[in-house]
Amino acid sequence: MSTGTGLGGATAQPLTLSKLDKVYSSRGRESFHAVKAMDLAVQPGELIALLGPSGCGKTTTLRMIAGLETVTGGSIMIGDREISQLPPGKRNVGVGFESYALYPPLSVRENLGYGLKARKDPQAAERVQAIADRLEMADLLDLRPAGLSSGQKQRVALARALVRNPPVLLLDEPLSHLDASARNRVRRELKVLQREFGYTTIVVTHDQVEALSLADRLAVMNAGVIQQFGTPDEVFDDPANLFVATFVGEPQINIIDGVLTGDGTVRLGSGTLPITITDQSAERSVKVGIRPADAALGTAGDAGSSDGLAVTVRFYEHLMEFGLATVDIPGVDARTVIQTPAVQRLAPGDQVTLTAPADRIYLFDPTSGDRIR
Ligand SMILES: Nc1ncnc2c1ncn2[C@@H]1O[C@H](COP(=O)(O)OP(=O)(O)OP(=O)(O)O)[C@@H](O)[C@H]1O
Repeated sequence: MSTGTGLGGATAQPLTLSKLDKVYSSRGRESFHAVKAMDLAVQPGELIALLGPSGCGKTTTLRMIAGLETVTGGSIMIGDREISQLPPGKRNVGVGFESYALYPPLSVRENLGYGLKARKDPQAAERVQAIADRLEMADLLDLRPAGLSSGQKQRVALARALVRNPPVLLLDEPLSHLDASARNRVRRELKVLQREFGYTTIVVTHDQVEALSLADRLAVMNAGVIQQFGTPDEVFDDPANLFVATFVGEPQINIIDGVLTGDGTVRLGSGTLPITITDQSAERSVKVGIRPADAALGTAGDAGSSDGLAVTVRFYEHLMEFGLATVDIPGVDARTVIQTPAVQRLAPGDQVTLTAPADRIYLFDPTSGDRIR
């Protein structure tokens, strides 16, 4: 790719994890199965966000790909090259990890150029300057690492990963120390650079907005296992199980104990809501998921209220662009949070009717957590 930016272009490569496994075993301590037979196929030039709770194995996965952690089993391929047994320097993987120390005696510019010098890259200086400009950190180039703030160090780590023009790029919480406005700008620039140069990328993040805005696809992980791998829309609109439904989405989805009636409705407390579902066998207990933004609260007597649940507002927060009403469904213990339009002001004690489109009511098996469709 000829770009005229002095950055050059990487050749996009697929990254394929097959049955990748990691068991940590340390003497005298119980072993820990951190990553369990993980399969993940990242397309050339695609950006994947790995999302999941603390301790689910995200960092371990990146460290195995980078060669900073041994692999217990399985394979890691870049294109048709198996890399899982190669030393880190031979893998051709760019790593933007916070813990990846900079050399203190060198300036930021020298740190960024270090790997390029070894490759005798004639455009090294130009590349360093171009990446620094793009990440809004040209003013840091002549400083030494010790004097940098954590947000500045993070940008340097990101720049260092990008400047080597790796076919595969691994980023662990790359923007977590930046303030909100810098984070938004650097996030956009990162996405632009990634698209432009076709780095096949995995980003680990806790931040859902970051994951949604950066990623072509999300891999949602729990306890060492990928629970769902799909586009942000697929994961949000069609969650595979209770874990994914609960983990993705802010404000969090409401999960309510209900009973599948077998006649096209689900019973919540003393009322019912219509659902679309093909599994219409006998009555059974289910977990019912309703996202706050999917439901509506109408005043009693509204058209269609016969399809709704009579509920009582317990608490109402007006958040300028929208409201959040916490309501009690009669016969249901858990409180339910519903997002309301800004113009709809509610107050504790209001009696309203909760409705939700039948195809936005998710049902889960209460034991396995699997989606019931
Ligand atoms: N060197 C190690 N020895 C033993 N257990 C480890 C080691 N490194 C990580 N673990 C354990 O493996 C599990 C996965 O850790 P990992 O850092 O991959 O999780 P994570 O999803 O990245 O979490 P976080 O978001 O908090 O960084 C954790 O339970 C952790 O305690």
